[in-house]
Amino acid sequence: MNRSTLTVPPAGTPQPEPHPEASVGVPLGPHYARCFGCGPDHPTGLHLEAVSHDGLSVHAEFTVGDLHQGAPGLAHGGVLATAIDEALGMVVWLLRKPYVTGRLETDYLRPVPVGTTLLITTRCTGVVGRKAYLEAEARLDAPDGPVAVRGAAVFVEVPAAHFERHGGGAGGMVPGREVNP
Ligand SMILES: CCCCCCCCCCCCCCCC(=O)SCCNC(=O)CCNC(=O)[C@H](O)C(C)(C)COP(=O)(O)OP(=O)(O)OC[C@H]1O[C@@H](n2cnc3c(N)ncnc32)[C@H](O)[C@@H]1OP(=O)(O)O
Repeated sequence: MNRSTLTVPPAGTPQPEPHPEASVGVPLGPHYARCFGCGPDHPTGLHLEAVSHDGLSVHAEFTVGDLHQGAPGLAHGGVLATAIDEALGMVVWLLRKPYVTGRLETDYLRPVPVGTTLLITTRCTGVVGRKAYLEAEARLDAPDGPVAVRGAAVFVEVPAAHFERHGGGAGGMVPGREVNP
């Protein structure tokens, strides 16, 4: 992957510790029912489902459907980036602090046909101040299937007020926009 230095933790950054209340070994569920990435109530969303086994990484699945095409029969690259972004967001959600994507890098290694189930693994590689460094890998149809997409990102911690100020709702403060723990 052509990694920029921006998504690599500085040398000497210690391994992050999982949050003691991180959900481990159970389905993570959606953070928001209408989220395009994970929300079950989104009519055309990706409906990502995920689990974490260690509180610092996530295994997510996304099946590419007709609504996700770019070229005929193939997933749109932006949709794949969205799936990666969502699975990265699930990792920082485990850290129990609000984060947003600051920078997202993607490398597309193989076409992804409609009907493929992508197995996406994401992990946190370091936390420095407000920045969480993350990486991702998406494989075709099996945990040892060919790698189709790699990703790397910096997420930036924000105050909860970020969502209220810019989106008009956070943490159940607006009816119909309840956020799951
Ligand atoms: C409790 C209630 C919660 C309720 C709700 C929960 C919802 C849980 C959401 C989950 C969602 C999941 C889905 C996927 C995740 C999205 O898709 S999030 C949506 C997409 N992202 C956005 O909308 C972010 C838009 N950008 C921004 O708001 C602002 O630019 C940012 C990212 C917050 C940064 O602004 P800022 O707070 O002014 O911070 P700033 O001082 O500029 O930067 C802080 C540090 O980050 C670094 N940084 C900033 N931007 C970048 C960048 N692009 N590249 C590299 N480094 C950067 C800076 O260099 C700086 O580093 P240091 O100087 O500390 O070393």
